[in-house]
Amino acid sequence: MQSFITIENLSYHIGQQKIFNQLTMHLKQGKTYAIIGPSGVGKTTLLHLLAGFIRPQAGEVCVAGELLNKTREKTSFLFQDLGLFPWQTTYEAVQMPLTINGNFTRLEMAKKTEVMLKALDIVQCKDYYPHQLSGGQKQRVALARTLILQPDLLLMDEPTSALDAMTKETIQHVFLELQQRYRMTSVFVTHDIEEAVYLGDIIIVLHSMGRYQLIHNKEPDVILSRETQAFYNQCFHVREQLRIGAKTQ
Ligand SMILES: Nc1ncnc2c1ncn2[C@@H]1O[C@H](COP(=O)(O)OP(=O)(O)OP(=O)(O)O)[C@@H](O)[C@H]1O
Repeated sequence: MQSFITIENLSYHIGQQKIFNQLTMHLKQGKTYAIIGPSGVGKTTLLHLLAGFIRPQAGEVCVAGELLNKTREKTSFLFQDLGLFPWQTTYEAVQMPLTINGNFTRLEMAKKTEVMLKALDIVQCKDYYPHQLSGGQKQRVALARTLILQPDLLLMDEPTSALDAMTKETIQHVFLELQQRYRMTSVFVTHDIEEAVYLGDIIIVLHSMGRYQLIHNKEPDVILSRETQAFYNQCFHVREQLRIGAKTQ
């Protein structure tokens, strides 16, 4: 399978602090990548480089065969704080990317918005403002808004970190369903090893200076049941790799 994202010899520093030094990484189309690693190692920075929010000082990032030198329309980013505006209803928030895009008729916008509201199961709160929504509902609204332009690349920074355990599991399940439906390439940052194993096809264990390992999850149906021994074994394996990486820093 051809790489959808190619990072070649990328170096990035902030002032004197080197975050990445000649990082090379290839990510495949349609897969979900979970980035996990110690605090401050550069997980969010990597996500921002993939989004085109920041540019490396050396090396390059190519997405879908094109050199990335600015943000792309087909890349969507789900921010940690979700970025919902207090003055927008759910309906307005979900529709906003279509309005900004400007290439859709009123009827097309209405249809697409309805489809996303249904897909995320938030039709019943379409007239609510953010302060009237639960944490899980807010996450669904933000996801619907992120996906309405059908991105080929979805980037998410700690998408479930603010949620309670039950809501987190529900949102993780919603994400898996959306991934099945839209087949986009997804890259997300998490601190939660179980989440990385549950959602990721491939886990990027990031160590300092951009050293990393790729851990391929086994067959999805083996991993998908969290109660299986295979799932626990995989979590244990990821935890070990994090420990080994920390020791060799
Ligand atoms: N705007 C900035 N100015 C100065 N240093 C920064 C800035 N943004 C990030 N850094 C530094 O870059 C390094 C990587 O930051 P980044 O947020 O990517 O780490 P992270 O792995 O996502 O951390 P965490 O898990 O704590 O969120 C950190 O040491 C951080 O202090």
